[in-house]
Amino acid sequence: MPTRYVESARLPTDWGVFDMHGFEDASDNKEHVVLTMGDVSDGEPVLARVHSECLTGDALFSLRCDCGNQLEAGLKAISEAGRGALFYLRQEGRGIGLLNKIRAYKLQDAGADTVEANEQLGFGADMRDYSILGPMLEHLNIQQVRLMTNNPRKVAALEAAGVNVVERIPVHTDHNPHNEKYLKTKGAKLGHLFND
Ligand SMILES: Nc1nc2c(ncn2[C@@H]2O[C@H](COP(=O)(O)OP(=O)(O)OP(=O)(O)O)[C@@H](O)[C@H]2O)c(=O)[nH]1
Ligand SMILES: [Zn+2]
Repeated sequence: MPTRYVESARLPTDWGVFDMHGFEDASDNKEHVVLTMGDVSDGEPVLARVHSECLTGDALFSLRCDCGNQLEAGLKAISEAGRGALFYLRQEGRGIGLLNKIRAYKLQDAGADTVEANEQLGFGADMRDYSILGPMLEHLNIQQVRLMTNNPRKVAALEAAGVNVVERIPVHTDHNPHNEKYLKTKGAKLGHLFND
């Protein structure tokens, strides 16, 4: 199997102490982590978020997207529930990588939307592969989830991995003048479901 569980350790955060579990995908040498809190292996539905890496939004305070807010909200919700799992997948730029995301941002600065920019670079609109989730879920013995997402493809990916998605919990998005077009394109072209 190309996915290998490597090690776990404590990760204290502003929202409490998580257990961090590291995995390696030998097919592309990517390193992924899951942060869990409480006992997630008891078969009961687990409050979960599958988060796609966004260096600019998660770590560099970018207002072009809503990733940083969603990462924080996910960890906060899990800590309030006292139990849950956040999968941090290294799928930067919806799978095209950081440098190609910068190329896409340059095209967006010139007027393209997020999907058109990907296509102009020769990529599909969303190149993310969720197959890594299967072995991670199996290792943690997670069988049922309450999934925090607006993206129906993530629900389908978990179901394809053999997990029962008992509920989809919409995630709130923070609007600002810089991410308005990005959010609109997600709803209009990428199938995200928005309540707000
Ligand atoms: N190619 C590309 N990727 C982007 C862009 N903006 C954000 N991303 C990436 O998009 C991913 C986040 O995906 P989103 O489509 O915003 O949201 P989601 O994860 O599908 O859905 P939620 O679970 O509802 O948050 C991260 O990997 C970001 O790096 C962009 O303009 N172009
Ligand atoms: Zn982002």
